[in-house]
Formats: sequence, structure tokens, C-alpha cells
Amino acid sequence: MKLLKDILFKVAIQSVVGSTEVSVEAIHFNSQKIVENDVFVAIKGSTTNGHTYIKSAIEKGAIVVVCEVLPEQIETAVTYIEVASSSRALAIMASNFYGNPSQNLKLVGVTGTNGKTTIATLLYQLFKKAGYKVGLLSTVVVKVDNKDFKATHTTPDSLSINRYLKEMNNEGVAFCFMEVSSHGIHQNRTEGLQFEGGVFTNLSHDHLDYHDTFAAYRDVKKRFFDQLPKQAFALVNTDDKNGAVMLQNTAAKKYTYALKSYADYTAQILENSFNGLLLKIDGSEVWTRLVGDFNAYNVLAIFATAELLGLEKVEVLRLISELKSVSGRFQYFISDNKITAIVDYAHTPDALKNVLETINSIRTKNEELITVVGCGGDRDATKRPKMGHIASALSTKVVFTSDNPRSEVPEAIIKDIENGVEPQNFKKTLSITDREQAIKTACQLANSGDIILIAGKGHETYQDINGMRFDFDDYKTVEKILKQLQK
Ligand SMILES: CC(=O)N[C@H]1[C@@H](OP(=O)(O)OP(=O)(O)OC[C@H]2O[C@@H](n3ccc(=O)[nH]c3=O)[C@H](O)[C@@H]2O)O[C@H](CO)[C@@H](O)[C@@H]1O[C@H](C)C(=O)N[C@@H](C)C(=O)N[C@H](CCC(=O)O)C(=O)O
Ligand SMILES: Nc1ncnc2c1ncn2[C@@H]1O[C@H](COP(=O)(O)OP(=O)(O)OP(=O)(O)O)[C@@H](O)[C@H]1O
Repeated sequence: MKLLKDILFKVAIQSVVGSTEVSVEAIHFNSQKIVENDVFVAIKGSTTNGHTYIKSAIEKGAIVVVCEVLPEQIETAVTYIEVASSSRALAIMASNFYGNPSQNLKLVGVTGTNGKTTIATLLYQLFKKAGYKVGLLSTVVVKVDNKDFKATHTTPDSLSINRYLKEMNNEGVAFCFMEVSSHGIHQNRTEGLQFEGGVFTNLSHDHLDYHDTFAAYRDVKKRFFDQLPKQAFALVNTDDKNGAVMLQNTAAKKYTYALKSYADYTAQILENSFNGLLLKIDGSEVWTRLVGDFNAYNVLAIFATAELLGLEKVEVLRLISELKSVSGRFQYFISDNKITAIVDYAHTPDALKNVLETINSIRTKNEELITVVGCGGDRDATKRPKMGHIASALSTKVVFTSDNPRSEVPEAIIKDIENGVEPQNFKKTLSITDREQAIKTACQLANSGDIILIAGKGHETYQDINGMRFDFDDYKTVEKILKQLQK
């Protein structure tokens, strides 16, 4: 049990009706989870207004209600806390409830359109190898040192974040790396956390279904840096023009990294092949198994972050050479008959362009590049023709297919993608709605030496069709088909 007035510490309260000297059991923002002696936080969501559940939360046993508008009917046995932002109040209360766990470890947030999972996961790997207990909050998995938990979001809700951080405190975790999504910042999921540092990767067209405009999307990302305290570090990629924007109003210590322009941390690509990258960082050569130019940025960000967190340069360089690729991020194998199959999470125009350009910069002219790609349903439709255009312009053959059509008609999504194909590239493309059949066709089209890229789903192990999740794994599927075709 916790005293309400303690968990309200630093919450910007507008009015209180009732006593704050009451003991509460737990905090919930979903009325369905409420039991006796709980706090219910009513949040205005995107589909429902949590304030409509106040009555039902009280019936289930809530003794405290945190809300932005006081209900007309006040129950005398209940304490009401009126705040300007319930989601912000929730985050601060969650932090207080779990004993401000972010203050007991070094927390680094990674934000940007692409590279968050790669950088956060590889930092987790690197600090583990350096002998520390480490935490990870990522799109793929949540890790409390060696314990794994299923990830539900890129950045979980504030109660879950603080619960995981508390577990990390209990395990003696020294560093935690977390992905900070634009949805997470916008919904105040990271409010009140004490960050040791923030990393900005890049910004490109994404999530405009949610943020409406690119400027709004950029400004949400910037808010994360605006809120960093002065003892923290803000590390940004200044080859992306938005990097400088992120630093405009931050109180944190500013650091930059770049491959193409002057920066505090720079690197040179000496070699780039399917065996990995040879980089020169700060005068020293380092070999990494990670493939592609974009991973040179990721490795440089990892190097800088590890140094800023106090690791020795020589040790960091040694550990970088031991890092393994991240699940579904340029994850590849070469079949017995020498076909290279790559599974990559590129599901934005920019990420798709990057991954295709990377493969094209490595492959020889007589090796074909066959791409299998689709776009999600119920999400930003403006990226569909862009992805169709990019895939067909940068591959030798393309199979358009489904990628989580959700409630939309898969063929209609594919039609939107096809609309972006330039007439001269039509002959390179075909469309097959069923993703397994599409992958099979790509495998049948491939000859020894060719490369198949399966883009968009990466680590995901399902296909979301009409509210139902069906098991589906790009990597296992292509592995199975290529084996069968060899027989
Ligand atoms: C669009 C969006 O981000 N939605 C998130 C939001 O839900 P919402 O605003 O839609 O909630 P709602 O359904 O309208 O309900 C409003 C309130 O009423 C409450 N309620 C509702 C029903 C009830 O019976 N009782 C009750 O109290 C709900 O608990 C909620 O507090 O708040 C929820 C709680 O934190 C999130 O789980 C939910 O994430 C949904 C599932 C989601 O898919 N989010 C994605 C888009 C997302 O956040 N993605 C980013 C990464 C994006 C990327 O980089 O690719 C992420 O960080 O994961
Ligand atoms: N630094 C980078 N710059 C551009 N593209 C990148 C970078 N790092 C990775 N990518 C590409 O973007 C894809 C997604 O990478 P990653 O999962 O690390 O990004 P993310 O920011 O976590 O994305 P999401 O939030 O969608 O999970 C990769 O599969 C790769 O194709």
C-alpha cells in the first residue's frame, strides 16, 4: 500500500476533492483492471474517453480518481484529483509509485525514425559483454538483464516502463537502453523519467497518420531533447538536418556524430561488403559484422554513447567487433545453392531506399536483386506509392504482397503501392496477395548468386488480417522454401 499524497509528489494538481491521506493499492488507466483501493486515471484516448469509465471504475473499487474534468456526481468516499493532463500525471505518479526507479540506473533513450531498435539492442549487447547488468526496452523484446518479456509497444505505457525499471533496480541493473517513439513522447509515456542521455538517429516520412504533418512529428521528437536535464548528454546525427533542430532548446550537454560532415564523433567507411563493415573511428580501425552504410551510423552512435557513459575507447572498439546483427534487421543467410536471403524491417520509404541502396552498393551487376514488399493497412497510406516507386526503381524484380492488411482489403493496398511504379518499371513487378506465395515466387525467380530481400516485417512473427493474428515469420518461411526448392 502507498500513501496517495506521496505518489502525487510533483504532479501539477489543479484541484482536490477529498483526502490525499489515503492508502492505495495500485494505479490503473484501464477501468477493467481496477479492484478495491486502486487509483483510476481517466485518459482521453484516440478512440475512447477514459472519463466515461469513472463511474464503472468506482463501482469496481477505485477510491481515487485522477481526471481532467471532475464528474458532475461526486462520491464522498472517493478522492478526486483534477489535473491539466492525466497522461502526464499518470507518468509522474507511476514513477513515484515505483520509487523513481529511473534515478537508480543510467537510462538512455534512443529516438528517430530508423535505427532505434538496432542501436538500443546493440548497446544492450555491448554493455552485457563489458560485464554489466543491463536492461532493454525495445520493439522486439523487453529485457531485465537476462530475463525476457514480450514487448507490446516500442515505448510502453508509463506504468509498464516504471514497473520494468523497478524490476531492473531489484536485479541490480546499471544501464538501461530504451527506444523512445514519437507516440510515446506525444502520449507522455516517458514523462518524469530521469535520462542520462538521449540519442537522435534520423527523421524521415513516417507516422503522418498520427502526427498529421512532418513538422508536428519533428516537434514531438524535439520535445524529448527539450526535456533532458543539464547533466544528461544529447547525442545527435548532424548528417540529418533535423539533428541540429533537436539540439536547439536542450539544456543537456550537446554532442554530434556524422559520416559526411564535421562532428564530435566521425567515422570513415573503409570496406562495405556482405561480410560486414570496416570502419575507421577516431583514428582506429574496427571491424563489424553489421552490413550496410546505415549501420556505420548505428555503430558510430553506439561508440559515442558507450564513451559518453564512461567506457574506455579501446574496450568499446573491441566489443563492437563482437556485436551480432539484431533480429529482423538486415538478418541474412546464404542458401546451399548460393542464394542470399535478407529479412529486414524496412517499412518506411526511407528505410526501404536505404536497405536497397545498401544491397546495390555491395552486389555485383550479374547478381539479381528480387524484393518482396507490402504496406500495412489502417496506417499512413501516403507511403504506399512511394514504397512501390522505390522498390521497383532499385530492384531487378519485385513481388508486391501483403504486410498486416488489418481491416483493409489487401488487394486495394497493393493497388496503392502499384500506383507508384514508373511505367518503365512495370515489367519488373508482379503482385501476389498471399505473403508465403510471394516469397515462394521470389525464391523460384532467384538463381545461384542472386539476392532476395524480404522487407517490412523483420522480427514480426504474425500477419494481422482483419483483427486476427496468424503465425507468420519471414525468416523461417524463406529458409523453409529455399531448402524445399533445393531438393
Ligand atoms: C494510437 C495509440 O497510440 N494508442 C495508444 C493509446 O490508446 P488509445 O488512446 O487509443 O486508448 P483508447 O482505447 O482510446 O482508450 C482511452 C482510455 O480509456 C481507457 N478505457 C478504455 C476502455 C475501458 O473499458 N475502460 C477504460 O478505462 C483506456 O485504458 C485508455 O486509457 O494508449 C494505450 C495505452 O498506453 C496504448 O496501448 C495505445 O497503443 C495502441 C495499442 C497502439 O497501437 N499504439 C501504436 C500506434 C504505438 O504506440 N506505436 C509506437 C511505435 C510506433 C513506431 O515507431 O513504429 C509505440 O511506441 O509502440
Ligand atoms: N541508422 C539508420 N538509418 C537509416 N535506416 C536504418 C538505420 N538503422 C536501421 N535502418 C533501417 O531501418 C529498419 C528498421 O531499423 P530499426 O528497427 O533499428 O529502427 P527503429 O527506429 O527501431 O524502427 P521501428 O520503430 O519502426 O521499430 C532496418 O531494418 C534498416 O532497414
